Amino acid sequence: MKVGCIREIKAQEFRVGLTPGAAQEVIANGHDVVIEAGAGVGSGYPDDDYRAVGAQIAPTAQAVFDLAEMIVKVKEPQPAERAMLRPGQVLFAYLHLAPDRAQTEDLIKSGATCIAFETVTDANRGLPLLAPMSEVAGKLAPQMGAWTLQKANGGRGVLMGGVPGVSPARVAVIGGGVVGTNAARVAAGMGADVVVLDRSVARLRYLDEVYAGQFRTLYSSSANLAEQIASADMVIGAVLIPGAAAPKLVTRAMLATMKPGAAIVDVAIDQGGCFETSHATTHQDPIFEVDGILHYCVANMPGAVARTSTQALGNATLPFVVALANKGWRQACRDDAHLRAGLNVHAGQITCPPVGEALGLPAITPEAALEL
Ligand SMILES: NC(=O)C1=CN([C@@H]2O[C@H](COP(=O)(O)OP(=O)(O)OC[C@H]3O[C@@H](n4cnc5c(N)ncnc54)[C@H](O)[C@@H]3O)[C@@H](O)[C@H]2O)C=CC1
Ligand SMILES: CC(=O)C(=O)O
Ligand SMILES: [Mg+2]
Repeated sequence: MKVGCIREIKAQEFRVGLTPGAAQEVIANGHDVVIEAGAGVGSGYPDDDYRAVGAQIAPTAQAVFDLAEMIVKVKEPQPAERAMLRPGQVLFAYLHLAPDRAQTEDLIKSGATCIAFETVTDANRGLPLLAPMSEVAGKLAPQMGAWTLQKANGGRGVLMGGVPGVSPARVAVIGGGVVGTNAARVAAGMGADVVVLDRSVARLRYLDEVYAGQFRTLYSSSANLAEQIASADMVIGAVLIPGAAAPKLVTRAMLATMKPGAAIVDVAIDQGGCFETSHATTHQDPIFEVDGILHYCVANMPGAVARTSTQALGNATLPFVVALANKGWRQACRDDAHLRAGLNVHAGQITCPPVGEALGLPAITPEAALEL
């Protein structure tokens, strides 16, 4: 198979879908790899590193789309990229379709087979292609929140760890999964007073067993949530219902109960965000204010640490890229129910029921897609 990888064009996105090491393994499996010129530069991989392992360098994204049977990239395809997809082509990337009707409609129209990293599953009920970026975004969240809290950025002017004689910042993390756990660990490490809220008692039990003494856990009832929001200097949004739009847990009215200048870091923004007042921002212009509360809502946080993120994402995606190249998407998805869960759009149909439900559009199951 000819596997292609293009340069990311989303604002300030420096990750790349295939490292030279990944390209080398794909080639070793008997395939051809074509990389857009400059695709790896933002992550520290010049074109020569790809040439050295036998990959072809193409001058433009269009050339890669024309040559490749499968496109591997990082972020959801932008409108110009969607226009280059063709029927029968495979796209393997983050898609986050539930909050993104325009992209979903374009992918339906394209006739391509679109497999989303974020809905691929594993045997432990985890999301193995989301987890590495959730680890990165979780670790970044308190860092970005601490910056947002600084007075010059409009924040409350509170230092995460406090100083002797002055209380530390209070941080509430909503959702104790991969993002939330990493965020809580880092915020606690910075000296903040941290509480993690989740709907899963089993998850809270696990967190309590492992992290007792570092941060507290609290069941995410409406009453507990309201109380924590009102007393927090920083609130980190880290909930997920796989494939679906994030539930809006914090309404605009609740902002009025918060401390003026408090910071919200809505990591769940790529699924639409869990604060009613959130909208996606970019690394170039990351924060905005609503009713005196600062919002940081960057939808591609890991792009800020592109080299770490590219390597971490590549480690997780490579076995799936090789399986898709070796077997073709249909057989690879037949053989592996976890990869099959990644099928989001095929041959003009939504193939991930939570996406259809979120957008009010018809959807078929991934199993049915295999028969089309
Ligand atoms: N902005 C960015 O750059 C990035 C965003 N993300 C996003 O962060 C979000 C979280 O991802 P992960 O931590 O990997 O997911 P996860 O599945 O590991 O954790 C989500 C947690 O939310 C909990 N939850 C669900 N409903 C809840 C509610 N009503 N109240 C409290 N907790 C609730 C679940 O029980 C689960 O523990 C996702 O939307 C993901 O796409 C991930 C990486 C980068
Ligand atoms: C998961 C995601 O949206 C990202 O890594 O950008
Ligand atoms: Mg996005």
